[in-house]
Amino acid sequence: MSGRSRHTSAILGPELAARLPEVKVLLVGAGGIGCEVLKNIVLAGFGNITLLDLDTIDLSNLNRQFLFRKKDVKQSKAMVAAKTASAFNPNVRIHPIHGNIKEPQFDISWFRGFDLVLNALDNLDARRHVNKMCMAADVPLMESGTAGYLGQVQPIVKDKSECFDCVPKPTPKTFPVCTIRSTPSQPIHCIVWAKSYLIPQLFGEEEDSGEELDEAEKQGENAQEIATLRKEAQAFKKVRNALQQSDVGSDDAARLVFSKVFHDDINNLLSMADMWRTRAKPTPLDFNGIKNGTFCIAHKRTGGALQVNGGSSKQPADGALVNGDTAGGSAATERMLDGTPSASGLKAGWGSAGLKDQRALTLQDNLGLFVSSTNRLAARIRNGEETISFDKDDGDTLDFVTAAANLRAAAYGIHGKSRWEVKEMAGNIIPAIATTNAIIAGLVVLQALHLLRKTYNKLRNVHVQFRPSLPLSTINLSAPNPKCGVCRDTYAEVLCDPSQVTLRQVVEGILGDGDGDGEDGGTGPRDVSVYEAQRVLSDPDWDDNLDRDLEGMGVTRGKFLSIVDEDGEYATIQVAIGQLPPNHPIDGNTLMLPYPLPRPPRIVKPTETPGLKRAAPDDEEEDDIIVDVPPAKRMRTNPTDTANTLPASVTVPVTPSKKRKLDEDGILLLESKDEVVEDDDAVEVIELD
Ligand SMILES: Nc1ncnc2c1ncn2[C@@H]1O[C@H](COP(=O)(O)OP(=O)(O)OP(=O)(O)O)[C@@H](O)[C@H]1O
Ligand SMILES: [Zn+2]
Repeated sequence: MSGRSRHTSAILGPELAARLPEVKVLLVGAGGIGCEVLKNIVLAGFGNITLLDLDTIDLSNLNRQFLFRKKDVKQSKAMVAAKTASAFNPNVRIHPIHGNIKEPQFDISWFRGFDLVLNALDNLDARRHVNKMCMAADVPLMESGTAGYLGQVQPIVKDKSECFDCVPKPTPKTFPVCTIRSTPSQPIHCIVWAKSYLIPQLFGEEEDSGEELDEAEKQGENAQEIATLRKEAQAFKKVRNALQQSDVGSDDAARLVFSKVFHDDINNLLSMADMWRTRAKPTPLDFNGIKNGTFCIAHKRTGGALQVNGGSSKQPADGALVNGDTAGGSAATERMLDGTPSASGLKAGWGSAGLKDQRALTLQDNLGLFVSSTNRLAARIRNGEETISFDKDDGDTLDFVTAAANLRAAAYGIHGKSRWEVKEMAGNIIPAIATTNAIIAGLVVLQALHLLRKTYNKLRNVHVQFRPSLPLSTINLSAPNPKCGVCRDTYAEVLCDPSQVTLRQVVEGILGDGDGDGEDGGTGPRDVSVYEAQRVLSDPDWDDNLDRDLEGMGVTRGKFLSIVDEDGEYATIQVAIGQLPPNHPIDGNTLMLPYPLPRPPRIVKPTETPGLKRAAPDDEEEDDIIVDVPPAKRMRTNPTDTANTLPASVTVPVTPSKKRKLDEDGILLLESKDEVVEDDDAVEVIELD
């Protein structure tokens, strides 16, 4: 035995130590936790590691993702991490993959090729995907996450423990749509508006909302509201065009955007007198006035006139601090809203390049930043970037959101935020702590060793907590939740050519034609509904799609068909679509069914609300609970509508994909607290008005 493995062998025991070089492990994510886990498993002697990450290295990763150096910035995380860590132990093979774990080629057959999967991800969507794939492929999964000083490791073994989806995840903060669109009262409302509304409108996917509005009009929606939406859509089209055509070096397009959103739109809102009966009116902003320092905001809320720009001679009487920490009455010096550094500004690092992100920005600063970032984003679009969405690590979008949010805040008499604070709030960032990642990564490997030894009774959910007297807590694994829509389903895989196989062939093939008692498996024909993710493809009263081919309906490799028993007698069958083997004869069968056919367990008929069927599996739309603020569940507008849309009742003039984007960003905009939200017991509606 080499000196290198002598200690590990003594600790692990010769049998496990001898197995480790052959264990096939998949590590998903090469970020904060991933780098630590990779180092641990390489040094422990895991010999066959596949490392997958979709991202490239960012400068901001270097403080904790220690396998990367400055020269590696912009390179693939998986590739660089594999290269660096390979040098730690010559006996390991690391196969890096630069890709998204949700890509179709990483299908069930691919997952089955691993003995163990380790998640080191940062978002709920990917975590839920890997969880489902591991349940389908019956591969043990070690789930982990950190948030600042907190962290957790969750071993997941099919049928033996809860899966990641057995316990519903907390849903995000939601803001009523009117708060975001018309009546913000906190900086976060302005940040959400800039990030989730303004950026998509200006730089997101261009959509023709005309048809949608025509349709809404036909359906008898409020004509005045539709006219307003139409006007708004046209106005945005105009500024988008201007952005696409603006000359290099000209500020005209930025000025147009500014006039629309900070002047005209606010004037429009002011014309709705009812809205301002009980709340302070916003003030339309004046581009030139801010630029030359003569602009003044009169705040109804505070009664005083607020000199927002134009020197320190006129101190505001009260109220709004355009930027800075507080708007407290005693902080008079902080209300220097012109270009002069205030006392707190100096404290916050004015003039110090290192802390420039943390300094308070004046209205003039924000205007400058707004113009320059709008110009930079417009130039990117002109240079061929199709769409731009907010990314906290994309400086142009961060500048834009900072400036736009602060300008809006100023118009509404709300104090602004520094670029640093906006990054934290808009990116839902909880600062990563390298030590927490390291502790969690160590625990991941310790738990993984129990899994490999199959000493399941030793597996524990472990939490790192902020309690010096008890920094680690362990909890025994719980049994799977019998109602879990992921791990309690029965999984099967069909190999097929989706362009040649119909939905009927798959469904009837999987159910089989026996009575379910034979050794061929199956349950025999029965009434079922079929879903792909959120979409209903057929039900007992609607068979239009049954004779369509799978490809035509977008059901291709890597997707699942959920076959749900109408009578609730059997568990749901999840049929994974795989590809025919490479050596499959050209004239061979285009559909290969599993043998024996799946036989889902009989279940006690659930006592559900009459008329409401089992919800379609909801596997797409959420984000991380630990690290990110998770996006909201989709609202139910019409129980039969499973299309990927938000309800027509949301008055934001956003078309489906933009609405989806709002979903993904973790915020569901509700018009009122009475809005019905799917799975509403899990949704906390925070009323801000
Ligand atoms: N669907 C996915 N497929 C593959 N890798 C993913 C997927 N989703 C997230 N990841 C990767 O998981 C890793 C998570 O690491 P971490 O939480 O440290 O995030 P980060 O992006 O590196 O850092 P931060 O978000 O703090 O700037 C990232 O490297 C990210 O690229
Ligand atoms: Zn489960």
